[in-house]
Formats: sequence, C-alpha cells, structure tokens
Amino acid sequence: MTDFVTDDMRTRLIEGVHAAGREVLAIYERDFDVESKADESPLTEADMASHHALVALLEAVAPQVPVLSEESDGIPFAIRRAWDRYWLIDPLDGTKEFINKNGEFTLNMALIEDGVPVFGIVHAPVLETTWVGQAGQGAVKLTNGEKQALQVRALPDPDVEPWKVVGSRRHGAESFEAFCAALPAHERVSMGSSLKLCLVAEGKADLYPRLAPTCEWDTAAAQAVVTAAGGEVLNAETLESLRCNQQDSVLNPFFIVAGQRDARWEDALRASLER
Ligand SMILES: Nc1ncnc2c1ncn2[C@@H]1O[C@H](COP(=O)(O)O)[C@@H](OP(=O)(O)O)[C@H]1O
Ligand SMILES: [Mg+2]
Repeated sequence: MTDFVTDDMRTRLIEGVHAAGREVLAIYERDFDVESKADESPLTEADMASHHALVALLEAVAPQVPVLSEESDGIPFAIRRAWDRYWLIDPLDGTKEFINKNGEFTLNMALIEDGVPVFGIVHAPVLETTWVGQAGQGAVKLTNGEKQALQVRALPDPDVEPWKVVGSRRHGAESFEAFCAALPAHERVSMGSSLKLCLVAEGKADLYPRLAPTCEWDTAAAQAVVTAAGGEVLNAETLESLRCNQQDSVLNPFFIVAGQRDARWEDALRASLER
C-alpha cells in the first residue's frame, strides 16, 4: 500500500513515460549509433534520450524524491541507504532487443519505499502497451486506450494444461534448461526485457526463473506490477521477496517470478541450484 502516488500523479507519470517512449520510438525507426559501456553492454542514443526525459519528468512531478537511473552516475550506498523513498528507473531495458529491432524492449519506472517496489510503470512503445502496478490498488494493462485489470493465474494441473515458463532470449540458458528439466509438463517461451515479468502478471506465464545476473533497475518496476497482480518475485535460494537498496551492489540475486508458490517448482529450483 502506498499513498504517495495520487491518481493525478499516476496520470502525469504514465503520460510522461508515453512521451519518453515516443522519443525512443523515433530513434528506433531511424539509424542510430551503438556505443559500448564500461561493462561492455551496449548503449544507444535512445537509452540517453529516455533517461533525460524520465529524470526531467520525475523532477517536475515529485521534486523532493531522489532518482537512481541505470544511466546516471552511481550514487554511493552511504548516501542511498538513508533513502526511505526513491525512484528507480531503467530508461531502456532490453537494449540488445532494441538494436535487433524485435520490439521487446521497455521503459521502466519504479517507486521504492523501504526497499520494496510499491509502484511501477513498464512501457513497451512498439507493442503500444503499458503495465502499471500499485501496492493496494492492483495492476492494469493499458493498450490503445483500453484498460484491463491483471491477475496472475493459478497453476494448472500440468497433466491437463502444461505450465508456461518464460526465459531470457540471451542470458542463463544452461540453468534455465536444468530448471525446466526438473519440472512437470510445461511449455517454454523466450522474451526480452522486463516483459517476462509482465507475462506472469497477466497470467500468460506461470514462472520466470532468472538464474543469471540482472540489476535492481531491470526488475523493480515489473516487480511492482507482478506483486500488485497477486504474484511474487522471490530470491531463488531463500524464496524471500526481492528488496532493493539493501547493499552496496545494485545486482539482484538469482530469482524466480511466480504466480503461485508450489512445491513442484520449488523442488525443481533447488535441484537446478544444487547442480
Ligand atoms: N552480467 C550482467 N550483470 C548485470 N546485469 C546483466 C548482466 N547481463 C545481463 N544483465 C541485465 O539483463 C538485462 C537484459 O536481460 P534479458 O536479455 O533477459 O532481456 C540487461 O538490461 P539492459 O538492456 O537494460 O542493459 C542487463 O541489465
Ligand atoms: Mg535493463
């Protein structure tokens, strides 16, 4: 439950994220340069255009709340640890999908309170779709002016209907295979970016095991959507909910996104981690 984001603020934020998405789309549709960051990951003009647009939006809408962005200079934990509320943004998640032009990239904005993502907007400009989640208020999907309430689905009986498991297009293929090998009947789907978590929020996937590195900004906004839709984003080892801003590193632990807990996937997860 968060009282900080009012109806008016939510509307302004969604409109602002859509405006940033239009800037990103304009770059997507023409030629653009690709640079390499210090960690060898790619960076485009679109990452920076989105970063500047989202930071300006947040400074206009909620100037008293600090912002941490994937594309801002790192802010030391000695400062961040005092933040009981901050914005966490990934201006362009799925940069490799953006470069490959498959449309599976997102703009991500989360509000973190006491380490918990309590509000999130995930926007996919090419798909013309936005997912919004807010603790205590539920999750919705916005497409072409239509609003649909979201709810994770109950795990089906796998002998009747296979579970749906979503994985990255690029990361952690081996551990994903090991996890799937220990599951009952299931189907797999690959997807880029935070869209994977949104699939679970929509009830279109049951599980997203991420047994490979990500950073807090990759997952926070979509975690707010999943949890508002009734699902969970859990540390793969402890099965506790992921929290942001608990340590110096912004790396997430390996995690699993689930609509519902179940001993069968928990056993499969344990088996794949013990390999
Ligand atoms: N070694 C690593 N360390 C931290 N994060 C990593 C990583 N390898 C991949 N990622 C994260 O995984 C995200 C992409 O995941 P996926 O391929 O499943 O969509 C990237 O988001 P960005 O595109 O925002 O850089 C990146 O942040
Ligand atoms: Mg990212």
